[in-house]
Amino acid sequence: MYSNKLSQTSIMHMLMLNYALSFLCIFFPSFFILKIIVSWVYVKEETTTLPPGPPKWPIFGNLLQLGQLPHRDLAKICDKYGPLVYIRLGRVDAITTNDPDIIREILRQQDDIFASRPRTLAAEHLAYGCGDVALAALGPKWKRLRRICMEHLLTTKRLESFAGQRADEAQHLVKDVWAMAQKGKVINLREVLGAFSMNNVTRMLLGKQYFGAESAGPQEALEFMHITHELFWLLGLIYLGDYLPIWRWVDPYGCEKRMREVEKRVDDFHAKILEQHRKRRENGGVNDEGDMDFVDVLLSLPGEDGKGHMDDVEIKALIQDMIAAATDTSAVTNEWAMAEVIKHPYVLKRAQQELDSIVGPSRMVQESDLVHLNYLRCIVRETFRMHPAGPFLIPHESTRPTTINGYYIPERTRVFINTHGLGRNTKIWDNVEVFKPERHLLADGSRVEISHGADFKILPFSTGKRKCPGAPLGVTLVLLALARLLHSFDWSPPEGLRPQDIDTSEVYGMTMPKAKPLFAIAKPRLAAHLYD
Ligand code: HEM
Repeated sequence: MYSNKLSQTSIMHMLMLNYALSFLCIFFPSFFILKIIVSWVYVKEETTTLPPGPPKWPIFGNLLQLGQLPHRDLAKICDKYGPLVYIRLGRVDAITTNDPDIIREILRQQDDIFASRPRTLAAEHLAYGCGDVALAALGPKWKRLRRICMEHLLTTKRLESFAGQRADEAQHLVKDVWAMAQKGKVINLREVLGAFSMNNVTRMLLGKQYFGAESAGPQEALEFMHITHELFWLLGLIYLGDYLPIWRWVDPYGCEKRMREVEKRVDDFHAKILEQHRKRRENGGVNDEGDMDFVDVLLSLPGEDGKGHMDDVEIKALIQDMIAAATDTSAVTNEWAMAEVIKHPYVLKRAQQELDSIVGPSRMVQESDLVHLNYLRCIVRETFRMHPAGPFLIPHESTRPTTINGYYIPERTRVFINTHGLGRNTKIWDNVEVFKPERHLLADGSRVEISHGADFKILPFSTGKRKCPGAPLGVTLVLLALARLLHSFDWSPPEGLRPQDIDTSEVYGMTMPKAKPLFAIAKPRLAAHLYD
């Protein structure tokens, strides 16, 4: 019986041990697996939570929520879901913001991750397969071309060497306006400011003036203007084929066909420019640095990997970039500034008082005066706040996954930094719709800087790796044209229009011009001989 009891007890023990062992064998691995799954899910959830954003449609995502003025649509979305918003454009992940702290995080703290560019169809066709500076993805090629820009084209020394040409063009500008004013004509400011920017840029880049007395020939000038306008339009387009590949099969508006046509015409134009420059060099027309325009400089540089010369495609892409980046940006900014000044007569008076006290009535404004014209500098800063040349900078793209404010941002996310929305963000600016240059004056009277400050409240030239390398030239072109026009003339709207009636609505594009060209009446205010 005892042995029976013993064997019963030992059987029970054995069973218990068995249970315990099975429990341990099953529970512990399951526990660990469960733990791993839970922590994986938890971590994944924590790091894959996208920033908040509006509801999305299947396939289209948020594309249908963008209208004619996408910068305004996205600013509204930021007000509702911001400061950092995730949107989906067809198959493309995108974020947008109009908040200074988020912008600082993207362009400063995480510049390494966000300094690339998306490969759009327009960039592929119109920027030599993204083989330029402005639209190229981050990488050794972009780095090399950007270095060429900084070390050979846009150096302080080289820009100074073109100061005489800029003064010439500023004089052409006032002379043209003066001649029209003498005939009682209304001035088309878009036209004269466009010619001023274009001439400055083409003289510096190509050694040619396309508008005015020494014009390179009406046919070539017309061709040049036509191509550049087409190019800007196509580059600014939000082309659905970039977001919905199926759209490319249909291409109902023939956009890609137009891109290919413009690509060919642009290339022919640049090929001709290169040929003319090569001939001039062969004929001994370039003797010293003073004779060299940008094309000459590029033709004289060694190529990659020990090659004697830079590739033609690289030269064409760089020249194309400079034309696109430099002309429209400064012309559009000047037209906006003039529109706001004429719309606010007290601003015109105050700017003229400053010009009269610093320059006086017996000479024209020179570049050396520009640093002393603090109120004028405030006008330009205020213009950039309300009407930044590019409403989204040039879109950036992330090169690897990251997080911002704890939100997950996938690799290859497109980034729309809404500078238009930043300048009208009511959390950082008062009376956002009022043009008020005084807001930028500094309490201690020191010089007002036009590019961004440490507070990231305006960002006309961006910051970080992709910041505009032409900012000093851009600022000079804008200040010089404005200073000359405000010093030399009194301005008023065309007859029948009150200053407050001047229309300040915009159209969207790579740059953001006034919807309608600005017309105004100019009355000379200096002695006649100064205009000649
Ligand atoms: C008022 C005049 C100008 C304004 C407002 C302006 C503004 C800008 C802006 C906002 C960007 C994009 C930055 C980004 O994506 O983060 C840019 C890029 C660029 N700008 Fe300007 N710009 C002006 C004049 C110029 C001039 C005169 C040149 C050269 C002659 C120039 C050359 C470039 C180039 C090459 C880039 C591309 C940089 C890169 O992607 O690495 N810009 N500019």
